[in-house]
Amino acid sequence: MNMSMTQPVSSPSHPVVRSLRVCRLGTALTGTVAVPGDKSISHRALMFSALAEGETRIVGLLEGEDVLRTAQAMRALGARITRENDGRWHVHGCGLGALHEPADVLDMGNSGTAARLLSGLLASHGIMSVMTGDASLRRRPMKRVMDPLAATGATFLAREGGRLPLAIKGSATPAPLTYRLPVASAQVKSAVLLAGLNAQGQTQVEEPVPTRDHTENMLRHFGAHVTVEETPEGGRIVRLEGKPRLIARDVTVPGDPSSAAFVLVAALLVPGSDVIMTNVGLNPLRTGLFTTLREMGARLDVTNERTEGGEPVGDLRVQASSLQAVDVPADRAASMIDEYPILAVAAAYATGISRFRGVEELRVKESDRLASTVALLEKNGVRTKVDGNDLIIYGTQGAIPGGGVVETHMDHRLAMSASVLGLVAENPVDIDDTVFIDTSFPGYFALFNNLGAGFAAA
Ligand SMILES: O=C(O)C1=C[C@@H](OP(=O)(O)O)[C@@H](O)[C@H](O)C1
Ligand SMILES: C=C(OP(=O)(O)O)C(=O)O
Repeated sequence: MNMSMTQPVSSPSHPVVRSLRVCRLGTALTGTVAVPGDKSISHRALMFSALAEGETRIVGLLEGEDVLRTAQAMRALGARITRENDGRWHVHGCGLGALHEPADVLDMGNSGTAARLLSGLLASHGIMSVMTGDASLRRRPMKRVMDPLAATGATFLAREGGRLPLAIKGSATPAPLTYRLPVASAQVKSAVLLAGLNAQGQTQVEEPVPTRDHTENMLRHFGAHVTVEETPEGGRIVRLEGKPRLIARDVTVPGDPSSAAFVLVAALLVPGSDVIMTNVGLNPLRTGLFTTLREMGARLDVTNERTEGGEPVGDLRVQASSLQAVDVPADRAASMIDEYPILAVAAAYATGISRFRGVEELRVKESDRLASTVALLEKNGVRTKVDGNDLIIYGTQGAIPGGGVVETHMDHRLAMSASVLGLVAENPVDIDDTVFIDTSFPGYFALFNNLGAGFAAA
């Protein structure tokens, strides 16, 4: 048993807190596991099937809190959504343009993806809605979607600085948008494209740096006409023809590479480990971490590569490796944006000084992940420096002191990163709250226990 838990205690921002102490693991992680379904793809599967005509069956949907919020919201907007005992989800869509006005406030919990993508749909339907979220989501910027979406003819009313709660009076006759993304964000791109579904004519989004393209892939799967042009500068222009006939199509959700990242780094760092993860999504716009870890010297092999539901998937084998420092270029950030906290743990354990360039987007995630990742490492005896928008980490050559109390700030990725750090640190690591792991990785501790981590709670 390498961990102890306190009793749940109440807090003003969320009712249950689960703190945790993690001690160094003396044995290897071994075995074969399947990580839960991809969060990005799961949100989209529910939203797009809710707009389609007919019944969609979804296999492998992530049943994490964030995605369950999307399911709840799409029900409130008129879709019929059920879950079978075998884990399959069925969605009877209402048809494009036919979303119902929700009778109550839509609570998107902890999920930026749910809130931002839904804004695009709500802006382009002639209904009135109000959206809110938990204390973390209510701190996150919504102006990045409100600004482009206002040009559809929709009206937004938000708190100071464009924060939730947000009231949206959608446009019954939305204008199609042409927009160049000022930040590399798949959520903003998707919000604009989703607004374009119910607009007459062509919607166009230009992204200077390619971001995850699950929206484009899945809209095509449901019958929309979407084209992608690569620009000479390395960006992309995505064009969508408005008012497509969206027809229900079954969806298979691959394992989430962003969840696999935690198992992957743990297996690289814990001596003697040898782990296989089956059915992991390998979309090239999501695999920047794999590239980076290989540059550090990771033994990471992909087998059984295939395409499922329009997305590349494969099995990953990872073996404990001795890692060297890495210099991660800024133009790789979009393809591994959620993986920086766990990469920071790998860099802290590695030999040499690592630099993650251009990671300013980390400041607007569930927590300010630049600040919270720095605090995670510093409190556990690892030196760091923030240089403009770059994060520098001084590797400890396998000797992370540990002994710190980590504040996770309602951020699942911080909690999971801290737990992996605790498995390899010299002294026990205390984590203030692990509850938010359920937003993206239900069954996290049980899955690790199957590999031999010995966590006491799940
Ligand atoms: O489109 C998506 O599903 C996501 C896009 C990313 O956010 P940004 O678009 O804000 O970079 C990522 O951080 C998030 O976890 C999921
Ligand atoms: C940033 C994340 O998600 P979201 O923006 O959907 O809250 C994440 O899962 O790391």
